[in-house]
Amino acid sequence: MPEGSTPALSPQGVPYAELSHYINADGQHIFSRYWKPSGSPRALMFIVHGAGEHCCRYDDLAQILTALNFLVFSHDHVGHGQSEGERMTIHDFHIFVRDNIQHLDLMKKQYPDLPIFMCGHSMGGAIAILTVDERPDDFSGLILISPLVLPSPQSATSFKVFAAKLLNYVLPNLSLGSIDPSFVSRNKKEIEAYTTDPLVYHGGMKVSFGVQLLNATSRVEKALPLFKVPVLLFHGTLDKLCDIRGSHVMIDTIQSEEKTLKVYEGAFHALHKELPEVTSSVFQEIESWLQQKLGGTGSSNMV
Ligand SMILES: O=C1CC[C@@H](CCC(=O)N2CCC(COc3ccc(F)cc3Cl)CC2)N1
Repeated sequence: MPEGSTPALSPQGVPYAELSHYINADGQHIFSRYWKPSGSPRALMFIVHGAGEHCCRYDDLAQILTALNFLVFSHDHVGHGQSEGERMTIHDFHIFVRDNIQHLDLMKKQYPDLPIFMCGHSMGGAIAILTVDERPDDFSGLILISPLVLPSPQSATSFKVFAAKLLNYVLPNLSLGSIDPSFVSRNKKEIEAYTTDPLVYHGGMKVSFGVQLLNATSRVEKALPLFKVPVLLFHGTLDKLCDIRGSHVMIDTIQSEEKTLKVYEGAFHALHKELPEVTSSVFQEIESWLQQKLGGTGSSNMV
């Protein structure tokens, strides 16, 4: 180490020299993750996580995709997980999109000939929609698991929305309350995993963060009428964190020729971490949709 400089450490105290990462436009270390198939990859999948969580929560989905010979990549958004930045704090939602595009360009340079898909969950769905909106020609398809398109009246109550807009000028760091783990899933094991995960932020959502989420939903609504990329959408009817109405608005508004919405009766928010029958169905739907997009079975024994 050069004299006098201390190594950059992750929020958990790990030197970034030991972690895969990239440096974003603000000079912050962004923890990145890669799941590589055994054979040579036939496509890339960019996973985009939601508010307060982190990309290592997508290990199960990534395993399914590497078995299809996808190279899966993701990162922890600034202020999340093992990336730098004050926890769940952002002064402009576009920073998440900007960092996404930087990672996308890094991967395009390394794998210039592979088709690229994106999969976003919740707030990550809004980031994914806005990323594809900026780079429509870079993506062969978009998968959205209960995306944030419209604020949910249960979690973004009209009081919270009103308070967020008003208080943002006087008390931006005031807490709007934290995400209720029982809203995330009906699967008790998954609720436990979420609640005990040290890389998940369990603190309250700041007013200023809530305002950025509202900005995101209005940017998403403006982007939908011009959206042309194939979309596979999933939403649970009892989702209290992101209103299913947002997915109905999306599927009715986008111009994509190929667009599918799968509704799961009674399911909560994180469909990829829901009751086994829901999550296995979601993974099967994703697999067959991707196989159909890429043509052929693509399993590792194909020559
Ligand atoms: O597996 C997992 C674990 C975590 C979860 C993802 C969580 C996520 O990303 N959410 C859910 C909460 C939602 C709150 O929305 C608002 C709140 C106040 C406000 F003023 C305006 C809005 Cl819009 C934003 C999107 N999935």
